[in-house]
Amino acid sequence: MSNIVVVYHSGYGHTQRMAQSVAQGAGAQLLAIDADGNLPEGGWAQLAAAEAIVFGAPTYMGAPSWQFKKFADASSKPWFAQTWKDKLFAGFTNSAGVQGDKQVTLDYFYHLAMQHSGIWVGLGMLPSNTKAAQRNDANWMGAYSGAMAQTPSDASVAEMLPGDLETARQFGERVASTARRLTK
Ligand SMILES: Cc1cc2nc3c(=O)[nH]c(=O)nc-3n(C[C@H](O)[C@H](O)[C@H](O)COP(=O)(O)O)c2cc1C
Repeated sequence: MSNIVVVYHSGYGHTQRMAQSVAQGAGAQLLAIDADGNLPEGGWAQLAAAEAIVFGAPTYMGAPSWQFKKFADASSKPWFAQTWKDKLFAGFTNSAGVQGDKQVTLDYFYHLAMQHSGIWVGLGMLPSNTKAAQRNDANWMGAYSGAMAQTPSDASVAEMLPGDLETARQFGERVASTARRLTK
C-alpha cells in the first residue's frame, strides 16, 4: 500500500470531514494542522516518509487559512534540501460560496507543490454540468485542479453534501492509484 498523507487545516470541522473522505478513498493517514498552525509531534517525519502529500484547507478570505500558510512557510526547511522532490501532490478545499475564490486556494497548493519540485495530481473527473445534473452528482462543482466542496455558511458538519464528500473520496482513490502506478 502507498504511503499517502493528507495534511490539512480546518477551523470548524467541515474541511476535516472532507479530509476524512479523501483519506478514506486514498487509504491515507490524516495529519491535522492545529489552530496555531502547527503539526503534531512527528508530523514532519510523517511527511518526509510519504510518497504522496495531499494538501487541504478551507478557503478563508479568498485563500487558504493562515494556519495552512504557516505550515507552508515552515515547509521551507524541506524545500531548502528539496527532500520532497518527486513526491506526488494534490489538494482540496471547501468554502461557503459556490465559487467563493476556491480556485485561488487550489492554485496556491499547486504552486507550493511546484516549489517542492513535486508532481501534481488533478481531480481527473469530468464535471457534472448538463441540464440533467443534480447537486449531489460527483464533481457537480466542476473542478479540475483538485477537489472542491461547497458548504453553506450556516450548515453543520453533518449537513455537508454527500456528493461533495463522494467526490473527495474518489479523488483520494485517484491519488492512490496514481501513486501505485508510479511506485511499482
Ligand atoms: C474567516 C473566514 C473567511 C471566509 N472566507 C470565505 C471565502 O473567501 N469564500 C467562501 O466561499 N467562504 C469563505 N468562508 C466560509 C468558509 O470557507 C466555510 O464556512 C467553510 O465550510 C469552513 O470550513 P471549516 O469548517 O473547515 O473551517 C470564510 C469563513 C471564515 C471563518
